[in-house]
Amino acid sequence: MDIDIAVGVAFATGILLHVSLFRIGEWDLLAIWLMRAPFVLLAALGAALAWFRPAETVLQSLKDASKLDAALLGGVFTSMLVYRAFLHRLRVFPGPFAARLSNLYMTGQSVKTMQAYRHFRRLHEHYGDFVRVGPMEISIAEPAAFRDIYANYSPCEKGPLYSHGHPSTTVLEARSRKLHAPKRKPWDRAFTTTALNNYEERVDRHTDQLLRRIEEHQGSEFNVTRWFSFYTFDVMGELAFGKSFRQLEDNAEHYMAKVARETQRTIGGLLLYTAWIMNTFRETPILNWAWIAFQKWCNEQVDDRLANEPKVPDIFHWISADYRQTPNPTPQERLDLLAEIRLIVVAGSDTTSMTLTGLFYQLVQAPGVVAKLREEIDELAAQDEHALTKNMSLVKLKYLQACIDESLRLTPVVPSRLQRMTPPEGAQIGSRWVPGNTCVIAPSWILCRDSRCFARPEEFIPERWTSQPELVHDASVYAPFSVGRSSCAGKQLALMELRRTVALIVHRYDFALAPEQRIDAFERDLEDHFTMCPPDFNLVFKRREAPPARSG
Ligand code: HEM
Repeated sequence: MDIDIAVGVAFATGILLHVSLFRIGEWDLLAIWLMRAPFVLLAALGAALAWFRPAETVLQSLKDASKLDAALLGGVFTSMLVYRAFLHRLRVFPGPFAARLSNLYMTGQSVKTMQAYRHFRRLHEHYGDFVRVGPMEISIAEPAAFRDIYANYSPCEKGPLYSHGHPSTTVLEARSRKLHAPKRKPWDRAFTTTALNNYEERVDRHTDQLLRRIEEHQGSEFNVTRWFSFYTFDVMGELAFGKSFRQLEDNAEHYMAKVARETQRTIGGLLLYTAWIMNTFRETPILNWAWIAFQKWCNEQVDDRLANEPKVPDIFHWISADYRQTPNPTPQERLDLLAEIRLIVVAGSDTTSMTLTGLFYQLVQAPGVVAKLREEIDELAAQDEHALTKNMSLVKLKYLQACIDESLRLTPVVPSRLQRMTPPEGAQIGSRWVPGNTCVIAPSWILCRDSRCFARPEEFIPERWTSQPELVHDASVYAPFSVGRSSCAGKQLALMELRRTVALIVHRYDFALAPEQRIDAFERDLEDHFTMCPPDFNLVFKRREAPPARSG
């Protein structure tokens, strides 16, 4: 066959391959194979041409093979781009043209600023409540959509973003209800009231350490971002691996915290939009050396922890219960256990420290709120000197809870990327019908600052959750721990840490911005790494003149 005709046939075959195969279903997990395929094909075609055309030189055969290879790829990509741009079922949803073609559009935006949540807001201001932000993804800023996507009654399941941990799957990454339910059981056991009570002493020990650090730094700059992060990581180290990461003691970032921080940043920039990158990266020799070293370290920690069961159960105790009872665990079961242990630390640390930092950012600007909060806390402390370290007492502080809620409203820890996918038959989301197998997100950061849901939405007013309910028009969009079956498993532990830390600090110390700290730098530099990542934020603490109570 003439080579030009063969090139045409290869191009047409590419189109056919896209239309009949690649257009359907998910290919993220096969990305590494798809990337290798053109090279394998090139070698195979080159060999075949050389075999069937002995008169031609090997070089000529290779040249022709690369033309055919390129034509096939050209067919696939041309068909894909034309389809996505003009024929796709989501073509009725407005959005930037480049977003229709590839997820690389949002990846680019995200890498550029690390503040994808702000970009989503700009898109919504321009295009309206329903915006196509990727070839298969819609961002929805209509309040009624929030529960339709995330609540228990929603037919949506987690989207491809959650496959990034492949081949291991944690409870967070379990996409279908069937897979999620059994994985969630041990997590629920890990957070019953009894289990939680068992963690209280460990949380206390670290809260004491944090307060000692504040005491030592009195009158000088204290980077709350850093120290709150040390605090929450140390607590989770103790509850996951049976030993603290000792960051509060050593004033130095631990290996695990460093890896988590760097991984989250990479995830934040690149992987939130292109799920296949992480898997490809992990399966590529050399590029994956840091990941392999980290896996080895985790393996050693898990072995160590398995050999040393603490007297009082920790979170690991519950999460590893089935594994410990299995006589010969498979390599897959081991991988899954490692992933769950990492999840304990990652899900439990950055989230809580971000919330603490965000709350102090708000409080330092609101002396009236601090005075009112202090009144409530002092009153409790005056009744019972140990009350500020008892979760049972602290839960009764309504204004403290309102401050936490209001801060989480303004700075939700997961601002934009809770990705879900509509069922194959499609789903009614808010006011519109969304076609099947569409990824949908309803960014909390946007909805929680929407004037349709909250009056004076940009202001920090804890009273909206207590004495001024008229400032809340639609509370259904407020769910910082998410809702439904995949809502936060560790919410009560997070609240336990938050309540006691805030209560004790506010009770004992006055605080103000450090001289060099600009207040607007905080929000300006908040980055979206899936969870919000705060910039350094420096306060100066000073013992209160006459602390009226005796707690702690
Ligand atoms: C203020 C602190 C926290 C906030 C705001 C928060 C928020 C969230 C959110 C929004 C989700 C849903 C994620 C998704 O669907 O992709 C989630 C899930 C989860 N969180 Fe938290 N979280 C916090 C603290 C914690 C703590 C202390 C733990 C303890 C280890 C924890 C463990 C988990 C787990 C295991 C999941 C997955 C649950 C599932 O998929 O069934 N979180 N969290």
